[in-house]
Amino acid sequence: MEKLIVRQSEALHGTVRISGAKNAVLPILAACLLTEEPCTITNVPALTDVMEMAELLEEFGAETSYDGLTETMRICSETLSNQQAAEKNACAMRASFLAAGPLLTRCHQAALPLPGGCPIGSRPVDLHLKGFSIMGAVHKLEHGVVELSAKNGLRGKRVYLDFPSVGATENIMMAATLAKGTTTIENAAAEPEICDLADFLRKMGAEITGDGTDTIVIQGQKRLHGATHNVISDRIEAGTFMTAAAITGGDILLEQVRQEHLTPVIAKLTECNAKTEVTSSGLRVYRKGRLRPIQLKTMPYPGFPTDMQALFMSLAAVTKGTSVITETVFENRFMHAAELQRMGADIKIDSRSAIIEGVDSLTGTSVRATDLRAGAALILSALAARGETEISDIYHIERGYDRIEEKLRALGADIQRSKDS
Ligand SMILES: CC(=O)N[C@H]1[C@@H](OP(=O)(O)OP(=O)(O)OC[C@H]2O[C@@H](n3ccc(=O)[nH]c3=O)[C@H](O)[C@@H]2O)O[C@H](CO)[C@@H](O)[C@@H]1O
Ligand SMILES: C=C(OP(=O)(O)O)C(=O)O
Repeated sequence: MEKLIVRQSEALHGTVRISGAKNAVLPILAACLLTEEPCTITNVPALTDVMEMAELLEEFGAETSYDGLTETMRICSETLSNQQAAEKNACAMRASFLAAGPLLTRCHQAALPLPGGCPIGSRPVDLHLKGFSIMGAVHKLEHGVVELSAKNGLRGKRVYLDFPSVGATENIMMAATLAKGTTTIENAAAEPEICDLADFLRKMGAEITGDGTDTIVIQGQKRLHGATHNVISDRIEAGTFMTAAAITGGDILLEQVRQEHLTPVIAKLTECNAKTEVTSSGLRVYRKGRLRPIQLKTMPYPGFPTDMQALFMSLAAVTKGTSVITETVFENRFMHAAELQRMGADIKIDSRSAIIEGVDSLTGTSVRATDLRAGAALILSALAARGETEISDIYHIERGYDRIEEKLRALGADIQRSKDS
């Protein structure tokens, strides 16, 4: 098993190009199942989740090809000979379940294992299923596989989500594009990745309004056609490098970022005493003075993203004073706290809140990436910790960061990959 070896590093300096967003490209790839015509997606990051998603589409009969140099994926779902996913790819990632909506609406049936993804809570799919059932589908769960069918196709309806779930909004929105009539999703998620998916669907001929608000209206079409789309940049990868600049007292220019997607992250970094500046070539993030403690609560967009929570805990761990971080989106997303404690962090978990007393410095040791963002948080802590940190289970990190060591090394970080002896 490969590991990352990270040593305390000088302040990071330089320029980094932010890749396409994992959480945008995965639903967009699933949406390619909605048409028999070819689609071309650009700014596709080379992530294991992306490759698993391509394999999943191939299981259904789609043809895919990826050119790493141009970061372009081509998908043609002309014939979908199979609507049943095997366990391997589906269980590896959460986004596998996003194939359900497209398959159900186009082929009137789908069978998908309950999805995997980051182990950060129970992560049910009841809201996805509630939407499909209101639209006329029936489902049963057998041997861990959700079997869905809608013999006469789906019908547009009003679907109220009890929580603005990102995945449920995406799945129902895709299903609605080929349903008969109008679907209205109420209490919908408003994340930028939902808008990017809606933009792609509109290019395919879908009629969608209201994405980016809590009410999305979709007018079903008889068919969709092929389209070309450039994926938005990854706001969580951007936030990770911004936090890296803050924790090391560095000065980084981020290229290809959408600053408007980073409002909560910029606000909290500013409260921590990091500075951000929009320049003609990108977003500059730097810190000169001491870090200040933070109070933050994760919320659906435009609130502070849960995917940035672990990274801010790393920052708080070395910030003098008391910080409080409250996680409201996932019920079990503090597993990184135990790993940070191994590095000397002073963190107490009280139900959904973490109370962090900043220490003067952390010390390197062997730690485990318990999930994707936990792994990235450990890298940042290791950059600021005395000595050497060995991070295992880095496959989690590879699910969502494209060449993270290469990008960090170019900024001056001391980070290497090693094989376990
Ligand atoms: C591939 C992808 O885009 N992943 C993102 C997506 O995950 P994902 O789409 O899984 O997240 P959701 O917004 O659906 O989940 C939010 C909350 O709703 C709950 N829930 C969700 C669906 C459901 O049917 N029933 C239910 O109870 C979840 O358990 C969780 O507590 O949004 C999350 C919240 O911004 C991010 O952390 C993930 O990075
Ligand atoms: C939780 C995440 O991903 P997933 O939903 O794919 O597990 C994440 O990107 O931080």
